[in-house]
Amino acid sequence: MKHIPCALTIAGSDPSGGAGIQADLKTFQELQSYGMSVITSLTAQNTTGVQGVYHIPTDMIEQQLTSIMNDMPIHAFKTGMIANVDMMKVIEKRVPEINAPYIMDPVMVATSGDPLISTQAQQYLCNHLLPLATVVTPNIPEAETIIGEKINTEDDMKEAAIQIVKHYGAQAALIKGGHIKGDAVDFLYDGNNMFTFSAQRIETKNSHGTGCTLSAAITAFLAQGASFYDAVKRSKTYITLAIKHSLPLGNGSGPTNHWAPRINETTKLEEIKS
Ligand SMILES: Nc1ncnc2c1ncn2[C@@H]1O[C@H](COP(=O)(O)OP(=O)(O)OP(=O)(O)O)[C@@H](O)[C@H]1O
Ligand SMILES: Cc1ncc(CO)c(N)n1
Repeated sequence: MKHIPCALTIAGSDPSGGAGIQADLKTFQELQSYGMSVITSLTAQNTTGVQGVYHIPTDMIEQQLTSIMNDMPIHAFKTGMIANVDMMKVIEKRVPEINAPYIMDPVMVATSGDPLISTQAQQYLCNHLLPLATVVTPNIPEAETIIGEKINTEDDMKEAAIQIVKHYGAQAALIKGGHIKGDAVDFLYDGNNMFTFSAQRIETKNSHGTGCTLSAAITAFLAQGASFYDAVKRSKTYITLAIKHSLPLGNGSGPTNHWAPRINETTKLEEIKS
């Protein structure tokens, strides 16, 4: 039997299916990596916001990880919502043992503006988990929290990517431009080179779970052995098509469409117009 790429997500659950664990597993499935999940928190949320949160006890998070690690291959893994310091300590201990590319989506606030992790957890994430990441994928507000400076321009985004690699020790940083005016431009710095991934901005209110989906796609491609550059380039095309054909569901910010990249699988990033 040929190599079966196996991808793991350690994240929170979004019962409305647009973000968190559900977005990650849909992405893994679409991109043909075998998907596994460790659930850190159950949220009650939908397209309009977060109505409630229940944190899984830390020993149960560790048990979920142990069950997978004792039995299943893990070729790449990502983390999303890790709500508190105790949960982070469990993950910090296990990252070296998993010994696979680690994609960190430093989730702090939901698309709706609701906070998803505590302030102490933000600090712990920056000081303890960031140095373990193969690639970290902050949006602009998250990058501002990490470096403690405002980001207003594309040059500021590039500088933030460099700072995160040089000062915080992540191997690579992808700063996402979803929260800035103009085209949707993301910058990847891998310690040597700065790469630019640009797509036309799509006018839509349906952007629930875009960050989760992008980092899950990178995880799926890295599990298959893709290079950093290829993984990010293909993931950017995936998310751009998923946003362009996003689903008008719910009363708030609707979910992205995971079928669209399949239907448009030969589309080039430059060809996607709003
Ligand atoms: N309106 C848009 N049109 C095209 N691409 C977009 C748009 N909004 C976001 N993107 C792209 O989607 C990806 C995710 O970026 P974004 O900054 O939205 O992440 P995020 O804020 O972490 O997402 P989330 O809403 O899940 O928290 C990036 O590649 C970004 O450039
Ligand atoms: C569970 C969860 N993780 C991440 C996000 C960020 O979009 C969210 N809204 N919910």
